[in-house]
Amino acid sequence: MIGPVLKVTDLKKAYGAIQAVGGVSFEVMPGEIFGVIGPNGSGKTTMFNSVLGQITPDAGRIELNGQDITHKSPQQLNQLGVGRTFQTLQVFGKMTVRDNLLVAAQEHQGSMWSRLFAPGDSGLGDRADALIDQFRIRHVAHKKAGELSYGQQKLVDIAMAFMSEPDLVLLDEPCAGVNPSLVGGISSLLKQLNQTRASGKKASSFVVIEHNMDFVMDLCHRILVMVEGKVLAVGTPDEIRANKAVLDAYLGN
Ligand SMILES: Nc1ncnc2c1ncn2[C@@H]1O[C@H](COP(=O)(O)OP(=O)(O)OP(=O)(O)O)[C@@H](O)[C@H]1O
Repeated sequence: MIGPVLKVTDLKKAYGAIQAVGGVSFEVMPGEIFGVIGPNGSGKTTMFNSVLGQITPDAGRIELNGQDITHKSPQQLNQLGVGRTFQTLQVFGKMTVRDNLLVAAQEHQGSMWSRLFAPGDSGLGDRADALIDQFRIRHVAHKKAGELSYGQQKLVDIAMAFMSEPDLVLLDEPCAGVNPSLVGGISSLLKQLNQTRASGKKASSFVVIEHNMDFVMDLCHRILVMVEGKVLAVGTPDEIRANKAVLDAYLGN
């Protein structure tokens, strides 16, 4: 039987008297798009940052493909095949779009020095070009990222997370601040990337935090609902829509 890509068991993190995450457990299966929703302050980001090695949880265990990654650094996780996007844009405004993609792969590939002295761009150029085409940003590939619209920069930002061909990608509010007319495009892109990565044939799994409910319901295979640091429900979009506790605590607000 195939095990989960990501397994989080009884994760806890407090900030003083605030129990931001109070014993959260869930599993993400290979190829799954797993949504995380919940009201502001329900602990989504704290859970996310714990999984990504950005904060140290007080208790609990995090496994990637069966391997304990609870105390790994973000760099180690990147090398193990975990990618991420942030709520706020992480593009380098003065570099071209293509160079942003090349830089994004560096963490995964080793030190800056080894890359500087590696022949050519070590195959990363092909990967960058494939993503540029897939994300339909060819016409701006040689522009400085800072000159693009916010929506285009968001696309570059998401593409950067895929440069290292990750098995698992955590996306923190991919639609935040994006013009509603672009939201459908981001959803289609993520579905495409989930099915077949640009140069590989392996499906990748995503965990997506997002407040845009239509986007989450359309994109995700399963959704976890967090309220006050705990799991209120996990289920398919239809199950979540029909869950009375979720409606009362969240969707009904
Ligand atoms: N660095 C911190 N120091 C103190 N309290 C924090 C810190 N980070 C988060 N918290 C608190 O922990 C709780 C959970 O916050 P968290 O940001 O994880 O929620 P969230 O669900 O991601 O919220 P949002 O949807 O607004 O991003 C909140 O009460 C928040 O105020």
